[in-house]
Amino acid sequence: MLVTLEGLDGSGKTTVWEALHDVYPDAVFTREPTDDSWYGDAVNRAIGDDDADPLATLFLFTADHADHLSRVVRPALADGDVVISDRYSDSRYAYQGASLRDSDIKRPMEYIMGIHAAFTRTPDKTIYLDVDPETAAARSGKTNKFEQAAYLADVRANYERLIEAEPERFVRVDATQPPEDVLDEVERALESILDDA
Ligand SMILES: Nc1ncnc2c1ncn2[C@@H]1O[C@H](COP(=O)(O)OP(=O)(O)OP(=O)(O)O)[C@@H](O)[C@H]1O
Ligand SMILES: Cc1cn([C@H]2C[C@H](O)[C@@H](COP(=O)(O)O)O2)c(=O)[nH]c1=O
Repeated sequence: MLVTLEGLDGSGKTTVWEALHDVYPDAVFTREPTDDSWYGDAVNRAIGDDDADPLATLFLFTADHADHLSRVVRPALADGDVVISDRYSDSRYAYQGASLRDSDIKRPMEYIMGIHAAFTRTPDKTIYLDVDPETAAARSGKTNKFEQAAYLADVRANYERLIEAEPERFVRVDATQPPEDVLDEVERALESILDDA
């Protein structure tokens, strides 16, 4: 079972993901961008470079995803583990879909989904921590080019399109609630996801 946490920067994914370690000690906790590979290092260089080419950045994130899948996600799923990933392919569809909005690529989100279709493993469930772009930017501290409210508004619109296309995969959680309430709601959602599995 592959469960992913998605949402804007500052929506509280990492806070929730860390708290879940105690609740599900046997699960495999992982994240994108990865923090234990040179692919992840390359992605982090692109995130920190305001002049990085958006298309090149897409392919760096996608390379990191390919490595993450073959090295971590697929082996864990083959062992029957529950995998909980802080960000995954939907982040690419939503963020790089927004970054490439004014590029030569006509329908960037569909293009990115097309690239992934041949090799990715779609999550079984995705918990979407929903927060408005202004709160997201303020919480994240606006430390990189992705953490700006106007950009995050486009990213949020892309997440909404993804949810509309696959409503059965997504569980929306109001992430403007206090952290303990967000965590309670995520825990209840996960319990029901795992019970139904
Ligand atoms: N529900 C909440 N209410 C208020 N503040 C929160 C809430 N959840 C997290 N925060 C705070 O917001 C900041 C960002 O949280 P966190 O790192 O968990 O978000 P994130 O979604 O993982 O962000 P990013 O994608 O940028 O890594 C932290 O300072 C955290 O303490
Ligand atoms: C996986 C992924 C991430 N991003 C962006 C989102 C954030 O601004 C940064 C780093 O993520 P973190 O959760 O704050 O560590 O990268 C992206 O644009 N595309 C992706 O596929």
